[in-house]
Amino acid sequence: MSELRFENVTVRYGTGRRALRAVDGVSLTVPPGQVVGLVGESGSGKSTLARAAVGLAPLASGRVLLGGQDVVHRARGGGHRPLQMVFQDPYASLDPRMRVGDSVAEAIPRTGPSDGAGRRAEVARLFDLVGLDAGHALSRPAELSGGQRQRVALARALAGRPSVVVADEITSALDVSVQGTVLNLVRDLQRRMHLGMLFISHNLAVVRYVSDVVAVMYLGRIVECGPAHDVLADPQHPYTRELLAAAPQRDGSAWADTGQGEGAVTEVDPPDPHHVPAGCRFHPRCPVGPLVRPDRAECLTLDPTPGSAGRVHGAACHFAADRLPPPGTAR
Ligand SMILES: Nc1ncnc2c1ncn2[C@@H]1O[C@H](COP(=O)(O)OP(=O)(O)OP(=O)(O)O)[C@@H](O)[C@H]1O
Repeated sequence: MSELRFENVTVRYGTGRRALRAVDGVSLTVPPGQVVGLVGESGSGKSTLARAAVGLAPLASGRVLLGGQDVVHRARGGGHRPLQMVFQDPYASLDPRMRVGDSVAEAIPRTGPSDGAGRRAEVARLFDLVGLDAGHALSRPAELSGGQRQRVALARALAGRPSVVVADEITSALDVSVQGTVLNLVRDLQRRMHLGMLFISHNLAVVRYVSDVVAVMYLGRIVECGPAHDVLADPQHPYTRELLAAAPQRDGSAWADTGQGEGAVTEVDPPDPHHVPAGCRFHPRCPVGPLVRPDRAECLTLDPTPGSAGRVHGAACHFAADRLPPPGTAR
């Protein structure tokens, strides 16, 4: 059982005037066997943080630790791979020319079964685990549905016998009708195998369904973090409140990501990571900040420190403790 920990992680892209910090000093912990849901609108840096975890985005500073060991310096031998990533588009992560059974077999570590029969049995076990008919092993990715391909991608990830899985928008590219089934499968596997998971989604209903801890990201920062129930039922950061107000309410299609239901805050004036505002980076959009409360001048100059990186509920807002009134009522 390993804990995944981001310590003050910064990722920069570009140079000179085009330089931006996609992730800006993020600390976040994924406790063993728990799901940390990461939400935030497009461009907030969620994918970059995920990629940083598996070494696909270069760290400008900070560290990513798995079980206390720096992931960058972990031996990349043929042993089991304790940190695995599953992407939004399973097509992109599967070789189109390979039979999917071979793709999964390829991901079995060298410390696993080495003879043909043993490896075939392991592939069959993994297919069974993700609810795929063994007959599909001979198919190419193009012959499968999107949901089946995502199951193959999951089987590949599980072949490494991970203790932590980073899942980046793994249901959002799927047909609405299969999103719920794949999500249920992932949650079921996570519980049965006691996997730690960093689960990224812009869909709050999905995050609500799977997460033990919720972290909210805005312009490269975690602005609120804590136990899922606390963050979602009693949000402290005005941005979280706006996200929640904009999210579709729970109904029969609670998981369905139809691309609708993104509300005002996510449409108006999207933040530009090339020009991060001084002070609190949310202040130009804050419904309870200096725009409407001129007395709250510290928001213009003081960068609020993140309140929490894990299980304690906290928010990076100078007035979080003030029990801010809901958006729209503060005037
Ligand atoms: N390879 C790259 N080079 C330059 N800028 C990048 C690169 N990847 C991401 N960015 C920028 O970094 C910021 C964060 O992007 P990122 O994809 O991490 O956000 P996100 O929250 O995952 O959004 P989405 O949900 O749209 O993927 C964005 O402004 C994006 O344009």
